[in-house]
Amino acid sequence: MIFSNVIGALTSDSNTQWMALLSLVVLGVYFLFSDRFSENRGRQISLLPSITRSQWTSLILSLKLASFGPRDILPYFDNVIKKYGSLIHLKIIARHYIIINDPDDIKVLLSSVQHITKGPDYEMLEPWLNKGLLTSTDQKWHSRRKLLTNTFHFKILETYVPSLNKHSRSLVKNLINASDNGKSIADIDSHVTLCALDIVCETIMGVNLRTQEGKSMNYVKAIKNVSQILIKRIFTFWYWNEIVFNLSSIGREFRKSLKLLHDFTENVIRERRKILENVEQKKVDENGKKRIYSFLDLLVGVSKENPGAMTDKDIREEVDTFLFEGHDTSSIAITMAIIHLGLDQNIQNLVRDELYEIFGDSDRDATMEDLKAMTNLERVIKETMRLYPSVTGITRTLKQPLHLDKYTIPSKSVMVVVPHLLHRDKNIYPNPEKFDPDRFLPEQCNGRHPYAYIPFSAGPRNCIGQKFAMYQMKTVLSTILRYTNVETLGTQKSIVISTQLILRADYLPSVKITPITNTTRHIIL
Ligand code: HEM
Repeated sequence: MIFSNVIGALTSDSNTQWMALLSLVVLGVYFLFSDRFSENRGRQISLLPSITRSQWTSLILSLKLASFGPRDILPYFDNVIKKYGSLIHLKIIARHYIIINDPDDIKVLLSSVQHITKGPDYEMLEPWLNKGLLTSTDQKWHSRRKLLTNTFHFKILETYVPSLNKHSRSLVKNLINASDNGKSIADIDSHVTLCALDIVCETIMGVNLRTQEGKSMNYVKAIKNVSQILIKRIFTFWYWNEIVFNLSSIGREFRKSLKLLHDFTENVIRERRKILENVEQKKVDENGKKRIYSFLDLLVGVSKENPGAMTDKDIREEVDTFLFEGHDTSSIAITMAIIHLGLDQNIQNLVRDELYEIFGDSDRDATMEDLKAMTNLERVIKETMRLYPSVTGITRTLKQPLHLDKYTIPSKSVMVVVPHLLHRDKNIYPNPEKFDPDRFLPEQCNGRHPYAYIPFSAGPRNCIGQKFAMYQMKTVLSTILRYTNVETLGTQKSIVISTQLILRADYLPSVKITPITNTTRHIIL
């Protein structure tokens, strides 16, 4: 079965067949002899619990993973962890991967300031994101992180709140229109994605692209395409080879979508430059204090003052990175929260009661203070991200050995943390499949390991946009619940997820959106 899938994949694209076979031979030779070059490393690896003890089992696993579709990956590793425990080694061709699922081990890795280099899978993102904040390492990462951290300062986030409200209202209006005559909505995720894209474009990029009005659909499609192809490439070892990948049909498809993505970002940068050309960028604010710039304004400002320090390519890599990370991750979380709110009317009512306490009958926009006061909603969001962490896997390549409690992992190994598996560990979260926001009541969080919940990762390479994301998710969800009742026409079990770089929903039950009486008129654009 595995072999026939592999042969099928190879022969489906005749142009690349011979390149793939050649590459397989080269990889095979490397695979057989690679470990003999470093005995010490080999010895340390041999002490680890492993599912690929022999070259043969490693080859079988490499072929098996290559035959996987995006839906097979998480269940497979879920079984592996359940069967073999919280640290497991596997070798794919010549790479040694170590999956860790114990919060103590995860803490050692993620809190380290040394182990900040991402795994080899991130190299495959480089044709798209180049060496932006997500993919870069060492000095470049340090200086970029320092430069960009301030652009998520709470003073900047506060200026985004009107825009969060505006686009959330547009989403509600679109959902109500889509539910005209009691119709249910089968593609709630598409609506949410466009809203999240509008938000990130207008806030951190300063450009209103009006994707919710039907523009830029090609960008959204291209992102999905590229993420699907990238996950296929990551798990299919012969596509690791640049030449084989570039010659393959998925490689060609990838380049086509990539062009679209880069054209889109270049347009965003051009639009913002145009706006900034006519405005003087003041260095101090009205109180005479050093002004904090928003994301794209800062990058454009630095490039104007010192073109050598920030080239057009540098700007584009960050804009590509933040556009992708900034909308796709939060839209899956918002979507899953809507689905679960619609599955449990009691939880939904608890959140709505809280919103009523905050807003009463008022139609006013949410303020930063309001958003902070939405603690019931925050628990719903946290529980959603426990069950459906948008980033399913976090990897690091070790440049030095990593000393865990029981084992020393040799350098060059690739460490893998899978929040999706960690968050479903029944020893940490009893009855893990149950959606229960009370798990995040303060008394229930007390005593839980701080690295047992890592939807935004943790340590120096944690998510730079997590506060932004929380405000964004709260504004969107609270606006939906203030004006509509949500009913999910299905069950939690019917949800089908897959991993395609980030978590995606392959199947979602439909959602029925009913305006709450007399409030439709309030949805004002
Ligand atoms: C629910 C929403 C979000 C989730 C769950 C999330 C999750 C994560 C995770 C797990 C990482 C670490 C990835 C890794 O180590 O491979 C990360 C990094 C990152 N995120 Fe987010 N993210 C979200 C929203 C955002 C937003 C809104 C932005 C920007 C506006 C953003 C920008 C970034 C960037 C640039 C990085 C790389 C940071 C670095 O390496 O220094 N994310 N995010």
